[in-house]
Amino acid sequence: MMASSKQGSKSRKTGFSNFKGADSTASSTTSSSKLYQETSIDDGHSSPASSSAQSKQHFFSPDSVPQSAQRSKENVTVTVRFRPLSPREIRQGEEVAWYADGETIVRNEYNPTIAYAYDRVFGPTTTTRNVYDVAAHHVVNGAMEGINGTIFAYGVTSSGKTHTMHGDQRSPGIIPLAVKDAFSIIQETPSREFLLRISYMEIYNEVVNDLLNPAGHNLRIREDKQGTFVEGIKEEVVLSPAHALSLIAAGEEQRHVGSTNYNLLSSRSHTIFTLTIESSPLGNKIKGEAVHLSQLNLVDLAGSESSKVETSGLRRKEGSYINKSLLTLGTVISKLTDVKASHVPYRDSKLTRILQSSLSGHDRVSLICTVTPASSSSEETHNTLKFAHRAKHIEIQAEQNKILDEKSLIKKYQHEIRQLKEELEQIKQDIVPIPQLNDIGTDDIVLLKQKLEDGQVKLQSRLEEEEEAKAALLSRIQRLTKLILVSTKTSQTLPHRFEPRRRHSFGEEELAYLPYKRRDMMDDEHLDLYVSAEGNNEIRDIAFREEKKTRKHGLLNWLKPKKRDNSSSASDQSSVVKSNSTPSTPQGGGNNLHAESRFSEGSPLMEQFSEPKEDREALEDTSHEMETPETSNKVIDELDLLREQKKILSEEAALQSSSLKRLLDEAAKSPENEEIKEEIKVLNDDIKAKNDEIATLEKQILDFVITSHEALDKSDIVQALAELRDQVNEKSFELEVKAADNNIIQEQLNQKTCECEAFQEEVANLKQELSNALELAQETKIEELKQKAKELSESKEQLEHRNRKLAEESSYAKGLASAAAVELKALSEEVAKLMNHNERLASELATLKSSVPQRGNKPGTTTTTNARNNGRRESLAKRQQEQESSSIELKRELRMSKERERSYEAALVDRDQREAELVRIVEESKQREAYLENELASMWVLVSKLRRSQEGGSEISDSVSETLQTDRSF
Ligand SMILES: Nc1ncnc2c1ncn2[C@@H]1O[C@H](COP(=O)(O)OP(=O)(O)OP(=O)(O)O)[C@@H](O)[C@H]1O
Repeated sequence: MMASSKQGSKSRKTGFSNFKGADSTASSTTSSSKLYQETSIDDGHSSPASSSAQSKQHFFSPDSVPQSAQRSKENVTVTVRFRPLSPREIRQGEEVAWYADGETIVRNEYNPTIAYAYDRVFGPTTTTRNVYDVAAHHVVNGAMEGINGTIFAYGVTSSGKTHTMHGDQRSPGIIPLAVKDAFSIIQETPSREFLLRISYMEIYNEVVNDLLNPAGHNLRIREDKQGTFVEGIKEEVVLSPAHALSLIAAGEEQRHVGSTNYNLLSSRSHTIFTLTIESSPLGNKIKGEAVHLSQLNLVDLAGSESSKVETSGLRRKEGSYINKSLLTLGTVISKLTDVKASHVPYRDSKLTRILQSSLSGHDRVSLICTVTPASSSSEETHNTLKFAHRAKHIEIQAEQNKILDEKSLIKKYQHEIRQLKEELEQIKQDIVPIPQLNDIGTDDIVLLKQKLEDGQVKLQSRLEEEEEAKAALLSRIQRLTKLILVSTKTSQTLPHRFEPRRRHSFGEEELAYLPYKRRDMMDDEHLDLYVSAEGNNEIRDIAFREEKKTRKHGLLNWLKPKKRDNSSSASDQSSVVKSNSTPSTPQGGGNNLHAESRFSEGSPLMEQFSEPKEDREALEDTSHEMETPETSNKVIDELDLLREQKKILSEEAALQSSSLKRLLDEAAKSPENEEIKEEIKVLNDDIKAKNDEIATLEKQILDFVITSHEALDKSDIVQALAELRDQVNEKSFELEVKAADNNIIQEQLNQKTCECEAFQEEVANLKQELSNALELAQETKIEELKQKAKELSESKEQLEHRNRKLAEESSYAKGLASAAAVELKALSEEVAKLMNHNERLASELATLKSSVPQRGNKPGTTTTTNARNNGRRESLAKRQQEQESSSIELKRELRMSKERERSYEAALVDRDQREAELVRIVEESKQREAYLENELASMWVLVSKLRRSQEGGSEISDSVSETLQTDRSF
């Protein structure tokens, strides 16, 4: 209380004019106030509220240029919303740290020089409706005109994001208000048709989950020319705000929510609700005009939080993912506002990746920053305010999206509806007019009735066969038509459209369909509207079938728009659904009459009853005008009652029969189960009793018919006859419709058969071409292989030749080596001999030298001895000299022969090496030869297979091509 009054006084104290003054003083003191000066003045003019008002004026007016089409640059709309202090915060004595100073400023309580300016600041007492009008309405409007739009709620945990985006029963949030607004705009735009579809996803711990489809878990984000998208996300076509909101409510149940220290129901994931809007000019008014396609993203971000406060491991983990992705969002926004930044890290988080195109300036964007005034969160609030301020600088250039017809779902549906309607028209035109029977006698009537009953069985079986096909055709038209939304004002201003149109008007009460109010609270009308393109066809079909049952002349009237109230009330529809929930309850006696009133095809009675169309209509009119006598009414009522009873019994018997079948199946599975046996017995008895009753009733009806004829006067009979004739007309019409359907189906079948034959022929041609190609490929391959084999055998021969030469050289070298060895041996022996001889001579010489002085002692003999000795010495010296020279000669020869030996040895080593090399080459060529031989052999196998394949068809040729592939890879 204290806090809010304080807040209030602050707001009163300072207005927009004050703010300007504050700005001039504050701007010189702090950097933040400087920012405030930058943003405040210009932004005042581009109030989103005023822009939305303008765009509303121009909305889809064909002769005015929509505001969006001007493609002017604009900035992201940034607003700040304060929530009040929570009771807990008040209890804890929290103070207000930040407050709304006027309509555009947020100011710090403790340091008033810190202030930020935004497009709008909402105080704690502002309603969400007010926030919507300022921050969201223009985005929704733009989206309905074909301009993509994104609205974010950003803020710390427990600051009021979910309160703002989803709201509650008392105060609906941006999402329900936007949905409602979208449908209001459709109402206000009678010149266009719309198709709305929604998707709803969450990003939890960096995993994208589909909230409309529990099976859609961990979806991938893909990219194409149009931008990023979530692969496999479910899209539901929506028909009313209640329908959309019920889907959102169901999706909300799937969202990850958990209790934290700050918030009992804290969102643990970011959610993105997307409304895809397609619109085109109504009917064929403006032929060839492109369809507008746009997306409105409503994003409820998870709140940033401090990891310190959470103790639980799971919450901490969630918190870290949340903070990381919000940090990336902050970085992306910083980069987008930084002209120098070259790379924007969209890919760093799933959130920024999914919202890439919105953030990069192609969407109209509104950022609603929710903040708490509490002093304990002052720092976090300050960060939010800085983030918001940065975002304010992002420039956007949103444009209207137009797409070509073939890509648009609405055009596809319209086209299909047109085609189906044409088919129906065709069927209607083909109906043979039934001439009227003027005067029929009483006897004739009994006879006619008898004949009618005779023909009935035959006709009924045919009708039943065709019933389903027909119902499918009609239900598809109805279903498709209902998916396309138009203003209910259309019926007054535009030419008549006979198909049922969505004429749903809605008010605030529909906004009660919020997360807290589930689908079980939907009334019948909403249940009727709860259909989708794929998922809920069943409900629609059942409702449709019931509708058919409910109407006395259902099919005929359905096809006769001029006689129907084109804008049948929603309560009609609700009754349809009600009947759906209680199928065995009689809903009027119309349809049961047909069992007794059908003509057989080609019956002469048919011709008798036939009348010109105009006469028939005249009769219808007169019979409507004619006052039925009381007795006649009574008889007919009683007859109806009997028939109704019979019908109920038949339905119950059918139901019991199906239960019986199920029980019999169960009994077959567990034959010892006595309980089942007992049940079967009871059911059998029941069915028998019912059949008896049915037989009795049939008899009663017959008796009644016969006796009643006597009681009825002629006018009664005419009346009854008129009714019968109506039914006959109806049935014959149905029959014609079904016959036409059959013809169409038959034609389609024939067409398909022709197509099939053409395909088969094509397949045969292709097979032939394939086998030819294979044969050709085979022959080329064989030629290639032959050539290769030839080359290889040539190279083999060359190698062998070289090998032989080398072997010869080798043996020659061996011979040389052995001759050298022999010579060497002889030389070394001679050297040894010479050396021995030399030694001997040396020893002789030594002996001679030692004997010379002893002999010199005897005179007379000395001279002769000396002379003899001298001669001997000379000859010895000479011999020694000769021996020395021959020894030198021998040594030289020995050296040379050693050198030769060495060179021979080197030659031998070289030869061995070459020999080894040659052996290796020979081995290799042998291996290649073996491989080639193998290959040749397999080629021959292939050739033979091919030959067989040509005879045996494609299967073998496939295997051959497979083998060929393997060969190639080998
Ligand atoms: N403007 C407001 N007026 C009144 N009550 C509010 C307002 N904003 C938020 N609250 C209340 O504050 C509480 C927290 O709000 P909410 O759950 O919307 O916060 P949040 O930002 O979505 O939190 P989280 O990020 O944890 O999901 C709720 O009880 C809500 O009703």
